Amino acid sequence: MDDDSQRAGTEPIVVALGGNTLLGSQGHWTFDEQREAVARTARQLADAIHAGYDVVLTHGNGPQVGTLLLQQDNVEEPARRPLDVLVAETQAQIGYLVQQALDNELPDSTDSVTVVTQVVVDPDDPAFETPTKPVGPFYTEAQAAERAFETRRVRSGDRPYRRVVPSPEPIEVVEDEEITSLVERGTLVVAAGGGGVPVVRDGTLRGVEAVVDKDKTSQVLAAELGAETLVVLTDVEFAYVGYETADERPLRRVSPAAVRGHLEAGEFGEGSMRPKMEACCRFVERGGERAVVTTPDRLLEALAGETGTQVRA
Ligand SMILES: NC(=O)OP(=O)(O)O
Repeated sequence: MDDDSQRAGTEPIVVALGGNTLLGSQGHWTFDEQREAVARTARQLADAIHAGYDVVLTHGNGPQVGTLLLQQDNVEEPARRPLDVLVAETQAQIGYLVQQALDNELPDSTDSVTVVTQVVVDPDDPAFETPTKPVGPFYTEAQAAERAFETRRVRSGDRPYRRVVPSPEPIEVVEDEEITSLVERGTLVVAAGGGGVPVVRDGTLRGVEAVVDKDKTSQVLAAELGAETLVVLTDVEFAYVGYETADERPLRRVSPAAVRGHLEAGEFGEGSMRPKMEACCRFVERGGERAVVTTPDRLLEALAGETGTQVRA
């Protein structure tokens, strides 16, 4: 696509970047390792962009915002920064790395742009009473017991605990029209990072302390942009039922109704595949053409319908 007139009216695809695309499969968090992981992801995304897809990127921030929150624990007023501000900081931090990697990978394209994105939530969402969103490092049981903040067991293994914070449902992306304008101009947009900065509308916009699930916000954004496809990139090529059991089976083409059945049966890991499948299901139930779960290196094949879990009506 060469000019704006050709782009106008095209339907973007929204691609949600999971933690492995930003930190590497081992979850290493040094900045050199993050730059390396993001550069690899940018190379994989470039193939889809060269193939003509208008891509809007979203991303998670659980490790990064959890680290910032830890740093804040010893900060007293008036210097303490609230969690919504920390989410905004991670949008800049991760958006910067992704933008730079994309600009280096696609030197002949329009520069990419990160949009600080607010997402409206309900101030009465019960999620504010029951923190569920895991952020930051993992802890042993003994370490978790010593923490002054709430933790929850989120996986098996030696370090199964993580800090949890409230995670209300996303209702609406505030900057959706601005993102649409940028996409129509042919700009590669990074938006709704970390699930968006949670805000409530009570006459004005006001930030609230929470971390919204990035897969859920990606679904809301994809619907608002009229995206044809929502892609969730993670570290497995497919979503599985019976994951890591003798009956493990990859889901290839699956209807939202079948996904609902699997969700009700307790399939898909809480805090990992479950929110991804929820988001995919909702996207198609609410009129989206298809939602896909796969790995970054299989993105192009998945867009061609050849691999990945393809949720379609
Ligand atoms: N905000 C969010 O969902 O981040 P992660 O995907 O990193 O948990």
